[in-house]
Amino acid sequence: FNVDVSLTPSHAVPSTLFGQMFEDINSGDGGLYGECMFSPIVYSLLHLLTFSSAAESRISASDTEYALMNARLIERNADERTDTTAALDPWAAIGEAQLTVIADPKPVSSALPNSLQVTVPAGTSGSVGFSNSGFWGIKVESSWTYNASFYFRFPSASTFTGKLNVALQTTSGRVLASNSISVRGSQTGWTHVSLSLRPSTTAPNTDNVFAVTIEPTRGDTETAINFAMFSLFPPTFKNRPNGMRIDIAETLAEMGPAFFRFPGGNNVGQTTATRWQWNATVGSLLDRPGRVGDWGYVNTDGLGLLEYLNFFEDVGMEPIMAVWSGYSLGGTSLPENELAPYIQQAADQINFVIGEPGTSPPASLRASLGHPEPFALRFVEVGNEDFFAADTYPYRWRDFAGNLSALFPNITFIATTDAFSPIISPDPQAYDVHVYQTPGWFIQNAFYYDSFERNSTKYFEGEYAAISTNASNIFGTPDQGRLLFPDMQSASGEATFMTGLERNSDIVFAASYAPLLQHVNDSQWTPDLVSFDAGNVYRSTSFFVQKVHSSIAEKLKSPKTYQWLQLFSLNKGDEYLPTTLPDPAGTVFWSAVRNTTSQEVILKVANAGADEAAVVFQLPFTSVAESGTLQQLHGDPTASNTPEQPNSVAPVTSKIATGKVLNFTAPAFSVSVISVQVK
Ligand SMILES: [NH3+][C@H]1C[C@H](O)[C@@H](O)[C@@H]1CO
Repeated sequence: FNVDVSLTPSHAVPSTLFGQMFEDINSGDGGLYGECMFSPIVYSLLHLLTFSSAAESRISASDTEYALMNARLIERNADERTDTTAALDPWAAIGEAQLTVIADPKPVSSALPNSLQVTVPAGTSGSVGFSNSGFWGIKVESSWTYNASFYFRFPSASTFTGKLNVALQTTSGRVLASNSISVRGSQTGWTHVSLSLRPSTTAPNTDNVFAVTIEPTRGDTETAINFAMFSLFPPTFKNRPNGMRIDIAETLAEMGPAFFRFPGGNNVGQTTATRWQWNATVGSLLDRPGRVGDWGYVNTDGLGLLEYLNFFEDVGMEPIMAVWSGYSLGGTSLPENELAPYIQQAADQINFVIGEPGTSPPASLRASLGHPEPFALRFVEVGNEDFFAADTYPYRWRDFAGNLSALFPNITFIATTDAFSPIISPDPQAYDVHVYQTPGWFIQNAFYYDSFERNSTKYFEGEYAAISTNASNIFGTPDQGRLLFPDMQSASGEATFMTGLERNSDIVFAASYAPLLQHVNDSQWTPDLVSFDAGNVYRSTSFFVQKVHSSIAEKLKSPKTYQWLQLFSLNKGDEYLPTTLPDPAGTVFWSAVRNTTSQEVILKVANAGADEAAVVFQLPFTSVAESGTLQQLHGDPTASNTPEQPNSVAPVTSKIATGKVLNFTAPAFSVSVISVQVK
């Protein structure tokens, strides 16, 4: 292929072009969120969770009520409390202890009505207590200090005295770290315990548990103790309290995302009652009731709106924040005359992020939680995939976007129906387009946006991934062609599509692969950009393709990661340079951008075909350096990074001869990024 690269840029490449899409889809609790313990102790009541109408009317609560609102948000019909054994899942008895989850008559908070009741019969001998297995294991590092926290109370006064021994130990019982606290049967009110655990050694694997044993001072062992609000935190990313798991957060940051779409995706809300509600996710963990997320398990909402926003600041990316839009994936939409409280709640959600303290209760609440200055927010998405409810979106969009854009004129509101179908008003500034397809589809659609009309409308390719090799059953099972992990065929297919996103970045302002993360022990959607288990993070082929497209260097300071980024730094460029167009029917695609800061031209070549391809770039710049940097990812089409083979494909950096005529051979199934200094 002979490729002329123009000296004259066609348009600026938006700084937001490549980012991440996140929702809790086996990726929040037990994943990005640093909490090590799986303790959905409110579990089974959540199914009966109903937000009482009184709570809804409090949505526009006064300033002072905000901090308490979460605690009062949920009113449960007491007699609907049913069997709570499901909440026992991650807990196991030690010795003759008996464990039950009860609806505590004196709950630790109104948001967390259940307690783990541990009963020790008289005359027991040996160790008694309980343990928690974490999220399919717990990583125990000797260099880490863990903070273990919980509340306890004796349900009835007694003369019992003793100790609670708190430990991290292997599943075979070897104690790795321990601490203790004295307790007395007279403590019938809730007592908060916070203990440090410093492992004496690093465990050989993640088959470890958090354990609490009850040790009476005298022989008299009979007792019952209620426990609530367990938490076990290792060190977190940037040492944020209640923060993110370091290795996962660093991996996401390493990719250099410019934005982070959250809280979903489907997890924005399956039903009105269980939708994501920002105000139930802020403030003390005691006041966060949690909810049944849209992927069938409890979200504790320990990862809440403020934790997200702090994470964005720590990584240097901006939010694309969704507000619930009155539609439930269950298929029902609220009628127009019932939207007002939810539009108010959306306005409050936005004010929590950008409001000036004192001008609105949510903004004052943010200030009281330690962040008086507004966060950055330019993009708000109204709902998620509302093409499933296109018939009601016209009024829902009109009322949400109409009212919210009047309140927040500097925010770009993103619609989630198909572009211009139906026609909705106010005319959306942007649409969110999703596509899950085969690698072949992405290769054949590298020119997808070239034919879009250039008007004021922008596009957010909010979710895309090559997920199956079976065009007639994209969302099938692995034996029907579904990918468990990205491979080189899927990643190079995505890369061809991404050359089109760059070429059309005059109208495509943002794009993100989805889903971002999965816990390999509890996955519901594959493939994912990054996988992890309790001890490791696995970077996929598609992760490396996303990473070479982002410009990140200045955002990350940690030397280890930075060393990576020097090779990939500033790959996004900031001007698009038109080139001889690739053959839309071919399998080799390229794009050219120029970074006016570093005076580099960055050429990306995606070869999604089985044959290597010779590409000659004509770079008619005044002067072109004689050598440049080549970042290349290539392998067999089915080469893939998996937990079993985590590093089977990784980018290789090398020097490459460059000049005004740049000869390059793109291997089969490869993605290459060439950076060269020009004048
Ligand atoms: N069905 C996909 C579309 C939806 O928005 C996400 O929650 C799902 C996984 O990325």
